[in-house]
Amino acid sequence: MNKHLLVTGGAGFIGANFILHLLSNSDYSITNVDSLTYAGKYENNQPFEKSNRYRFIKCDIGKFDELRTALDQEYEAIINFAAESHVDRSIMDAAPFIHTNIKGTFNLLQAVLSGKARKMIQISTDEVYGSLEPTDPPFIEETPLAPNNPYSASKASADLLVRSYSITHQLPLIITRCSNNYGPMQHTEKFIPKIISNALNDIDIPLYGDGLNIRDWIYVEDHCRAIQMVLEKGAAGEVYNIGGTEEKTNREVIQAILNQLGKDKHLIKHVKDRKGHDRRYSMDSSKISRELGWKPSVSFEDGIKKTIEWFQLRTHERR
Ligand SMILES: NC(=O)c1ccc[n+]([C@@H]2O[C@H](COP(=O)([O-])OP(=O)(O)OC[C@H]3O[C@@H](n4cnc5c(N)ncnc54)[C@H](O)[C@@H]3O)[C@@H](O)[C@H]2O)c1
Ligand SMILES: Cc1cn([C@H]2C[C@H](O)[C@@H](COP(=O)(O)OP(=O)(O)O[C@H]3O[C@H](CO)[C@@H](O)[C@H](O)[C@H]3O)O2)c(=O)[nH]c1=O
Repeated sequence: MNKHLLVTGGAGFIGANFILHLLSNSDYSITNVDSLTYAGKYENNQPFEKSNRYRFIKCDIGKFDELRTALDQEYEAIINFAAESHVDRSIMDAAPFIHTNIKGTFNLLQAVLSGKARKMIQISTDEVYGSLEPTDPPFIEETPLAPNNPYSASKASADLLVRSYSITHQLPLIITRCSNNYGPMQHTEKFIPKIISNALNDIDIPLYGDGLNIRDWIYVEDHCRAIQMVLEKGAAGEVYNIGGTEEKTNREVIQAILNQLGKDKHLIKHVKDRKGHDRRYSMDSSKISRELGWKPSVSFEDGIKKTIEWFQLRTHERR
């Protein structure tokens, strides 16, 4: 009998890519629970909605009464993608971040504690480590948590809850912390899809501050492969960093996309900086590489080409 996973947030960017990846690269059955916020799109699940290994349950993980409807069996694992994920929104209003990212994770941990899942993978972020100076070494799993915005603070809080349940209740819980993802199905509020979508429509592209902030970009499919490896081979109680090894300034990212699209840089519009804007993220992925044999396989250049193609196709289909 194939094993059943509970995936949360599977109507969002990475969750939907992960379900697509697993349905093609494993024989797991998947229950996707998602409350379909502004970020969760029904159309992201259309490629597999009719699969007999897939079901969808609309529910808010921050409300245990709703979550209970999905806990009708014992799952092999919970993989928790569900989150409020956008830093700028957390600066405007942190309340939904506390609800979903902290209370939601707590409810899922309670589900594991009550025997509804054999293990859980918490999908976390490099942002929990804070910000690096240009010459600092990359984040390692032992780097102290130092979140600087309400989003990253809520994710760090969730990580600490996971750690505590792992130690206190001896539950098989694993945390993955990944760098900036890009690829198909990402919401256009995020930097790379915003650049592509604005450039395709000849709309100004807002660049925060001096544009020299650095992110470590990873193509979403590489992240999904890493999570599958952690699910199948990861050790209980461990943290695994996942990075793309593609550090770029925001200016470089815009320029690369404008070049690919043959658009002029006059579209770039310098705007006021983000409050508390982290300067640089960089991940050391040597642990997952050494212990589980993962490494990124898609270069930034190829990943951007695939992402642009996906957005162009989507724009074309909508016409
Ligand atoms: N995008 C990145 O670059 C990145 C990098 C590292 C880690 N992460 C983490 O990966 C996860 C997924 O990120 P993403 O970019 O796909 O996010 P996303 O915003 O695209 O998707 C989040 C999904 O969660 C759902 N959701 C939100 N609140 C919910 C609730 N209360 N109950 C049930 N579902 C709810 C939304 O409807 C949406 O489908 C998040 O936990 C994020 O912190 C993201
Ligand atoms: C939306 C937007 C962003 N930016 C800048 C801010 C950042 O330095 C960089 C990337 O911004 P964002 O796409 O919002 O991503 P960032 O804040 O790094 O956070 C992302 O990456 C994190 C992992 O590092 C994830 O945990 C978050 O969920 C995800 O949203 O681009 C701009 O200059 N202009 C913009 O319009």
